Amino acid sequence: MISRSNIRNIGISAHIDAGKTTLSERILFYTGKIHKMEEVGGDGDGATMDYMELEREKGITITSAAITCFWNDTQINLIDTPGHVDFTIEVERSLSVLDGAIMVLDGVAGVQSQTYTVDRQMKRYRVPRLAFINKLDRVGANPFRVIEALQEKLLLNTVVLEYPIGSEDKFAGVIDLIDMTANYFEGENGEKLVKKPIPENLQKEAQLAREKLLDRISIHSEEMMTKLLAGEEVPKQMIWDTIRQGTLSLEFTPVLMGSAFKNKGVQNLLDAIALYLPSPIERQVVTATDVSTQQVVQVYPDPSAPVVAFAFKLIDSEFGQLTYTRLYSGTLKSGDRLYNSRTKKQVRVNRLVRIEVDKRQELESATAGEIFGLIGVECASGDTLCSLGTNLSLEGIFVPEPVMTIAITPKSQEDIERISRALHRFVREDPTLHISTDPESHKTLMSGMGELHLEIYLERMKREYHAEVYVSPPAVAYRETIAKAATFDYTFKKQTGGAGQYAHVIGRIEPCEEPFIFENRVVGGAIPNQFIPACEQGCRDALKTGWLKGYPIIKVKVILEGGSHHPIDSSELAFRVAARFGFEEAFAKAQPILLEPMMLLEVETPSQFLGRIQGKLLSRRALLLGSQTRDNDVVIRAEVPLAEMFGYSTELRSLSQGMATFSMEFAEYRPVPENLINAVR
Ligand SMILES: Nc1nc2c(ncn2[C@@H]2O[C@H](COP(=O)(O)OP(=O)(O)OP(=O)(O)O)[C@@H](O)[C@H]2O)c(=O)[nH]1
Repeated sequence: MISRSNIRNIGISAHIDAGKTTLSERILFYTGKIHKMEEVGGDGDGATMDYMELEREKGITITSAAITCFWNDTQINLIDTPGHVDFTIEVERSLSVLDGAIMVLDGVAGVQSQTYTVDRQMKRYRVPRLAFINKLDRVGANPFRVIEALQEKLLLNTVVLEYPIGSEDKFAGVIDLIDMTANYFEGENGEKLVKKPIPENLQKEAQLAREKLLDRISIHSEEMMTKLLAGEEVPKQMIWDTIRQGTLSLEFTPVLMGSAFKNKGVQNLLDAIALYLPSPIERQVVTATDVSTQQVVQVYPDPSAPVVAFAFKLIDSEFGQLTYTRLYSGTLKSGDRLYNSRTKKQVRVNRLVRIEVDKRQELESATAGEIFGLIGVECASGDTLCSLGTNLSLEGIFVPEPVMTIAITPKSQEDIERISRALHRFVREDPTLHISTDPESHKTLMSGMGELHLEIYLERMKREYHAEVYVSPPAVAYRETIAKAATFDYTFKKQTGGAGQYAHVIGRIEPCEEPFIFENRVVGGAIPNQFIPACEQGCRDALKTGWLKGYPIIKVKVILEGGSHHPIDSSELAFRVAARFGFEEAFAKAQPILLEPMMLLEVETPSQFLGRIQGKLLSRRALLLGSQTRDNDVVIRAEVPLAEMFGYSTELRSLSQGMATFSMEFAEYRPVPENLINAVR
């Protein structure tokens, strides 16, 4: 039984391709959980963490999986987190359940766009972290430059624990600056960590690096400072403790280095995870809302308190839904009943499992701080499960609004049911995916965090549910209106055998700001009062289809001024028809114009991309409203036609190396420029 102070719930985050998957794989290998290593994108079965077929093919990690492994007497619950901008909800989710993290950096590229995003997220969730500078075997790798970037670009107080031995293809290992040994990684897969004396030619550098390290951390330990000033030896334990304290309080970011691919430096990172990252007990207190009283309560990792558990990830398994869960408080046993504060339903916990790479270990119970899987429990990700008699909801994770929408239609009758099953599942897994129905085209709309995000779901629909769909950009909701006032004078007359139909309406239409206004100015009973509502209805009928392209009409005021009726032949129906044709007659003369939805766009970007982004916005017919500096970023505000925004997330990503983000909301309707009207379908 592992003591809770020896549990580490950690995540690995990085820019795409920095080597998270390779590093996770090595961690699992050295902790003895798998016996063969697979390379990402290789000919084998693909890396173990990338368990979805799709991920293997694309070579990127889309979905995070929690895996438990053991390093000496430490239990590490490792969560592989995705790096792509489109999937940040996965990162957000993992960060909210983690106690510590490893930020992986490419030893050549250093701090990259996604590193900023990850950095912001870690700061937001106040996650203590280690930095691992990977790929030191690559041509051009330079850990010192990366450390500088961590300090200057991310403003991190780095505490460098190692010094590289050799570089690029001569990279041979690392010097441990705490025990002052040269560490080499021998054996077929680097599994044998061999400590040797520091090579002659590196002794001076290593000594300087150690002094720098002690100098940096001693600011936080008076005891160490005294020893250093007295020229005394600083004990290892004191160095570890000081680094640990500074890491937990987010003052330090310990830096380690190596090459996951060449099997170098990973064991030292495992040691550092155990030494410096927090256990669940040391995590800052979590807050939850009592749904009944709306009061905020604090949740402590106390095994004897009521259960508070957070479902942070669902996947389908052969035994039913597998829910990755973090227990924040209490002790959970199989057979327990819990309350889901969102659905307001009770659930029974039948099976608790610990997820390891090649097996699921059945658990009798779990204690506050643990991460495990629940099998067959009905819930959605983001749900809080708590003891009966309590009604808590853990602080919602930050869920960004979707920014891109596509319309889908089933290819065949059979696909309808499959699509519906697939969407039902996806929406429960991913709160950033929204499904709605276009009220005009009745097509199903899928909204998400970007084109790639939506593409992944289309792929999954095809592979996992065999559902085939046609995809089209959503019809932009155009509208029609008028530019000037015009009059109507319309008589509807029908004489067929029996009772005839007669209605005569006179009036005008004019532009207005409201969607629709109907004003009755008929005097003297020219049109009897009982027929006035029918006249209004007739105008509303006419609003449904415009004259130019058949889009709905808005911003028109109708003034009914007069007309005439027939004592026998006039009816509601006759006036309704007359008003409709009267409206259409006037509309044709009132210089109809086509309106398009304009969006208020906010782009947040590091300042170096400002010019490019603004330039491209102008080619999307944007009206730039201004820009403003926020921390190191610039926020551009602009008004853009929705019709021009298709593909924008992809464009913005490539313009800014993935560093810029945007949000967009509806502003108002504005006329479509004359020269573009013909292009509107
Ligand atoms: N030379 C070298 N290549 C590495 C190293 N670590 C990883 N790679 C390679 O870099 C590529 C990306 O590695 P991954 O482990 O898939 O990176 P990732 O960060 O998980 O990527 P995503 O999941 O797509 O974000 C692969 O081709 C790896 O073989 C390293 O230490 N040295």
